Amino acid sequence: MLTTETAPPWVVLVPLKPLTAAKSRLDRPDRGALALAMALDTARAVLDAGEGVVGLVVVTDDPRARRALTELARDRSEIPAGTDSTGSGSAGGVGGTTGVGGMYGLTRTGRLLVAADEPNRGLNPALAHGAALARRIHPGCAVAAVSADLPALRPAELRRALAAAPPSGRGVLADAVGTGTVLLSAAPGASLCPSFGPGSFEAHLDSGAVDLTALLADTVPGLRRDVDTVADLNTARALGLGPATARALAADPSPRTAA
Ligand SMILES: Nc1nc2c(ncn2[C@@H]2O[C@H](COP(=O)(O)OP(=O)(O)OP(=O)(O)O)[C@@H](O)[C@H]2O)c(=O)[nH]1
Ligand SMILES: C=C(OP(=O)(O)O)C(=O)O
Repeated sequence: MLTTETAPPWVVLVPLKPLTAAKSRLDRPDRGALALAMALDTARAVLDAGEGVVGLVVVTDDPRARRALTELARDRSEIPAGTDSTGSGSAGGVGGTTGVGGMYGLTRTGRLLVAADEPNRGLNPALAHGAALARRIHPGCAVAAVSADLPALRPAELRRALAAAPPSGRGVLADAVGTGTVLLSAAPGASLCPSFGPGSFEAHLDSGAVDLTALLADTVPGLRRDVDTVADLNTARALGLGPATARALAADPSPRTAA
């Protein structure tokens, strides 16, 4: 169990491609809408994971995703007084699109920070940027990167995984297939060193991350079920989808092939 007495404060990092490019392996015409819905459900689960999670940093250049995530955070009352900085105001050190300390492209709504994709050189640099922002805003925090395609993630699963992460260095959790990474953690003071991409689980092990997979095994099925294909989506549906993805599928339920 993640407790504030023993656990470090966590900031969870979620990278998200522009929606027009996202989920290219998901053979459905509504893949962009589903990519957004899955990102919203992932974000919701992170924000619901409890007070041990002091921040959620989504790194994305997609304006629609930025708006929808901000709306989600607002709907959930993620707005302690003075911390909604979607405009030009300051937010506990970070504000609007011209943040304090030279940080640009930031939108903060309570615990949610949406950051522009810098340096715009792909997933791993985006995550390194998110980790640097997290450490700047929450000095001494632990960070954990998860993918934006976890529509069946439950808050309790994330809490369990964070509680299992090593207190120093890095930890890695394999996806359901066993070759990809669904969570990479870095304890306070440890660098995230993300190597996401094909074969990332082994790459993270090779670079010294501790394997959390056996420890967590089948206790975190939603966390391990990232959705790339229609088959993955059906598996996630069987586990139980978050509300945004369930709504998106209800709007267009048939797994049709893109025209
Ligand atoms: N910010 C950011 N996120 C990225 C980038 N590339 C991938 N991601 C995100 O990283 C996670 C895993 O990405 P991928 O598997 O490469 O892409 P995907 O859109 O999920 O699926 P495919 O298009 O089928 O590869 C998803 O949450 C993506 O949105 C990038 O260049 N910048
Ligand atoms: C990027 C990764 O996952 P996927 O391609 O399955 O989204 C990964 O596991 O490192």
